[in-house]
Amino acid sequence: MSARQVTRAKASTVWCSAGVPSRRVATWPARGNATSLHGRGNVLVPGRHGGVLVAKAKAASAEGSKAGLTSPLRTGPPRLALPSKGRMAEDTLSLLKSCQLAVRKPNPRQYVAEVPNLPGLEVWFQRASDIVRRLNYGDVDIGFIGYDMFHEFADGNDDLVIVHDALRYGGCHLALGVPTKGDFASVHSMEDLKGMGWSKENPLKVVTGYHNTAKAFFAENGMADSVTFLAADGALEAAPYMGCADIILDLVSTGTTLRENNLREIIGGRVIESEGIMVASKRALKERPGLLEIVKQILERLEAHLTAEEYFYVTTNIRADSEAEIAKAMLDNGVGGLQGPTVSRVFSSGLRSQSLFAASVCVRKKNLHDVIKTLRQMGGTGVLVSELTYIFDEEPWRWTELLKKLEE
Ligand SMILES: Nc1ncnc2c1ncn2[C@@H]1O[C@H](COP(=O)(O)OP(=O)(O)OP(=O)(O)O)[C@@H](O)[C@H]1O
Ligand SMILES: O=P(O)(O)OC[C@H]1O[C@H](OP(=O)(O)OP(=O)(O)O)[C@H](O)[C@@H]1O
Ligand SMILES: [Mg+2]
Repeated sequence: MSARQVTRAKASTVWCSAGVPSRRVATWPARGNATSLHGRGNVLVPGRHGGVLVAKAKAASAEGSKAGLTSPLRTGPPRLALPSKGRMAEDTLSLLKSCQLAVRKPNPRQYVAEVPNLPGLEVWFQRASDIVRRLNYGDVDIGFIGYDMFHEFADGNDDLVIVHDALRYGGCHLALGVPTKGDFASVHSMEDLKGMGWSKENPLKVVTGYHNTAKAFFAENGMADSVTFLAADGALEAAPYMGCADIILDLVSTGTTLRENNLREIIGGRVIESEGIMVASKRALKERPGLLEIVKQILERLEAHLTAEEYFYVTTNIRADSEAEIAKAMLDNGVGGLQGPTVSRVFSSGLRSQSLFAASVCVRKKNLHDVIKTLRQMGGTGVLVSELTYIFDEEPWRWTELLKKLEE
């Protein structure tokens, strides 16, 4: 058995085998949704192959959504929430560090911290799903989360605005995972899945931590009344072969966990694309003293760093009669950089009929080799390639967009 095979469910999920009597087994879900057992937040549903899943139901709504809008604005300093653990935690901290916004945490078990370069800002570490809750409740003003969490828990909260939608980490997608064997062996698309004849009386059982997203997706696919959603917090890939669910809806990045558990994606079964995003409360941005300026600083640094990551700075020496001749040749060959090449005289010794110039230009990383080829064809020698740390634009377009959204 390989490392990615799911061998255990998380502590908050209890898997019961078929037929285990339980007095809490009261209701078969009458509708397409997971049914909560009163006061416990548990769901319990017979699986396709007779298994029974009892799981702690996740809050499946934009919980607390707009709560922050109806209550008075929290007093005190601006607050930023960051993921406290897991893959997003480390990547968020390393992104901030690359932007000269290193977080200082007095000790690893403490959940409050600070960013010395952003005085006055409180940093709170929270679980990814709780960051959205804290934003919804107005307990924090800004947060870094995966788009998947925003889509699931904040959809419908008009107060939240995505300040940056592409932080280039935490890349994954939410997709259906369907067994490669048994009844589903020939299911390769949503059409095949629908064609299996699911109905209100015989619903497709989907286990997921993304109930709102799942509900909307199946409704769009005309399956609103022929699907039942089951809840679980982790190791979802185990459910179909345990007999607790027919298929899963979960995050995929490399696809290894699906594969190792004999599941596959199907055509039309990709629900959303996700990556790290920065979210803020519009109301706090408008009303909390100092917050807008802090967000501008964070955004400027993020943009400067993320833009710089896409480029190399390339310098080459070229002989020509004038700067203008080189600039024209470069522009004619599509090597224009951000605003056009910089060409300057090199004061070298030696007598030559033509002068030596240094031409510098920012080049998209993916175009580097084509540009080097072009520069060589133009007579370029000694091509130097450097990494860039920041590219500060006049004013990031995302900042202008944010200001517009605040006026809406
Ligand atoms: N396999 C993955 N690849 C890339 N990003 C992922 C993956 N799984 C989750 N993510 C991103 O990380 C975020 C946090 O995931 P999750 O809540 O599962 O935490 P975790 O880091 O896995 O820790 P844990 O599940 O133990 O709480 C998700 O909302 C998603 O944006
Ligand atoms: O496509 P892959 O690269 O295999 O990644 C997908 C897996 O990653 C996440 O699980 P995670 O590792 O967060 O474990 P969890 O279920 O305990 O949250 C997700 O829930 C999948 O199970
Ligand atoms: Mg996880």
